[in-house]
Amino acid sequence: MTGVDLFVREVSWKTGQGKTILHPLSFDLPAGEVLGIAGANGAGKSTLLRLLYRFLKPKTGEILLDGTDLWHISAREAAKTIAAVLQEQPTDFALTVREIVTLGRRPHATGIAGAGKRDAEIVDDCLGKMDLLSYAKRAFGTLSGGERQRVMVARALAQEPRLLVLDEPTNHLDIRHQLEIVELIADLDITIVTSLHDLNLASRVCDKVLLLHEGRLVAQGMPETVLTPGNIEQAYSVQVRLEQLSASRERYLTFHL
Ligand SMILES: Nc1ncnc2c1ncn2[C@@H]1O[C@H](COP(=O)(O)OP(=O)(O)OP(=O)(O)O)[C@@H](O)[C@H]1O
Repeated sequence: MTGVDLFVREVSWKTGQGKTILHPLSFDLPAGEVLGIAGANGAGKSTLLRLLYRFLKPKTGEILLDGTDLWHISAREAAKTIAAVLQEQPTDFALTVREIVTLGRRPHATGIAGAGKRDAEIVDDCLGKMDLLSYAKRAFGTLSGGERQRVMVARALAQEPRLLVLDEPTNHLDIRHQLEIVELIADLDITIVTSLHDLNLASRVCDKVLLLHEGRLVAQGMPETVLTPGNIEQAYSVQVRLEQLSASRERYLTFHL
């Protein structure tokens, strides 16, 4: 499975009352790259993600996947191409973990005999990737917040998307599972757009970062050119110090009021 080329041109969004939440912005993301969306609470990150997984329709502009407008493909084709892991989690508390992950296969249902075996293999593979094989028979409602988050990522992977949209995927996760998900994101060769609050993590995992402030683009490009003290101070109203870890020589940002 390969990623899609994503082109976003002059896309904006307003509420029904006419309040602009996202001012026109443009960016490109070549197939297989990871884009991080950063910005303070209320900056417009989730709104931009909702436009990308076709939950909201842009008021202006267009979103092209491999050159085709996202709104010119069928809902089924969109569901095969794009998977999203959101902050809101399903309320199917009685379903087992395996049943929830199997829901990810729904857009691919063909009715062809034998398809079930391949679906089961994909589901097993995704459960394994997210460290969930021993949870397969547990009811979703009995899981912790972090375990539920991993189930939602496994379901999205089972969809075999070419564009994966993640809203704060490391929320609820302990350090080990945060690192695992970051490594998984870096390893997948599909196109990924993710919002991330942890800017040091964003620097490590993203090919590009887009920084938003009050619904406007502050900067976009490689993490080291976007996540500068000046840009972060503008977007988050905090003092920023850029340091270098002596062992790895990695950039490390610290924040102060
Ligand atoms: N349908 C809507 N009606 C009114 N206001 C909205 C609507 N959707 C979003 N907003 C507002 O737009 C702003 C951006 O919201 P959004 O959820 O995109 O922010 P965010 O950057 O994801 O924030 P957070 O980091 O807190 O999740 C917020 O002030 C939010 O209240």
